[in-house]
Amino acid sequence: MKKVLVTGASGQLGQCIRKLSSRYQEFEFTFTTSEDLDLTLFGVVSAYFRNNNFDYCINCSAYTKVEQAESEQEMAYLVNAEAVKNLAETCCENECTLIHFSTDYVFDGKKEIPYTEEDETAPLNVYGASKLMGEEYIRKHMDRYFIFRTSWLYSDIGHNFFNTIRKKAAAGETLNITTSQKGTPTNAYDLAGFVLELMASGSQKYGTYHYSNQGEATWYDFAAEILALSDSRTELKENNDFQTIATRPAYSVLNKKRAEEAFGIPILHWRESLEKLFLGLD
Ligand SMILES: NC(=O)C1=CN([C@@H]2O[C@H](COP(=O)(O)OP(=O)(O)OC[C@H]3O[C@@H](n4cnc5c(N)ncnc54)[C@H](O)[C@@H]3O)[C@@H](O)[C@H]2O)C=CC1
Repeated sequence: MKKVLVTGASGQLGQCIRKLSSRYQEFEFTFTTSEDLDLTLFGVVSAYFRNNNFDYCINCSAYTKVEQAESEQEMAYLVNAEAVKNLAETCCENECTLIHFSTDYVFDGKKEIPYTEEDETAPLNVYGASKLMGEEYIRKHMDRYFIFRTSWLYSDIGHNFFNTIRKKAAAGETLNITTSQKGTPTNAYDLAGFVLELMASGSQKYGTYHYSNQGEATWYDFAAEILALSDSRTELKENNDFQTIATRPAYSVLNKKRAEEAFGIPILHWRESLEKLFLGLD
């Protein structure tokens, strides 16, 4: 039986993978959190891998606070770059395939059509730059890796836009949501299912890929759809002057053609996937 380590398992994506993992009896899963296995500690990571023969590592750990990253640069780079380097070196040494996640924020958002994997990266904020450095360490140190750049992850788990809108709507708060960024909301269960299917297929089409749901939206569109599906009467206003500490790309829709062709796993439109979540389906 193949052994799979899921790191950062208490995060949003990690929990989605844990939920879906019971469908994959052909794998033996181990889930670790930052308390069990702190990926910033090379010696600890290296010893842990030597003592366990993992075939795959799905790395769900990251420093994901985009706003705070601007003032906590060291921490962002430690987790998103140095820890990823530790993992890449260790996976390589132990012949373990690494599945890792990156972000649409590696791009500057100046394009007007979906970004491909070949497009030039130019992150606008610390989070994006630190994630890009993590990607680069993997490409430098490893051959057997899958990097999935994804965007706007949401689910019913943890702190994310979907849960925030639902909570505010339930409290009857008026919502002021930005129309100035366009991207694609991605149901974290879809991404979790996608990588589990990929692993089950035994694919060796290693490399860097884009994965989000299909279609495009502004945060306003996304909020409007969440409210509509919630039957909420909460007032929703367009905010064209949304101020943030970290600069975000105005356009960060990802082109998924490479992943679709390589793995043949269907990708849902974001509206369809959002509806699925409302129906309680993962
Ligand atoms: N949330 C989003 O909107 C997006 C996320 N991504 C990427 O997707 C992946 C999954 O994101 P989420 O699940 O939403 O993140 P999350 O913030 O919910 O989970 C990250 C997990 O990493 C753990 N972690 C932090 N430092 C660690 C360390 N030193 N050692 C071990 N674990 C540590 C945290 O405890 C947390 O459980 C990440 O790589 C993220 O950068 C990409 C684009 C958008």
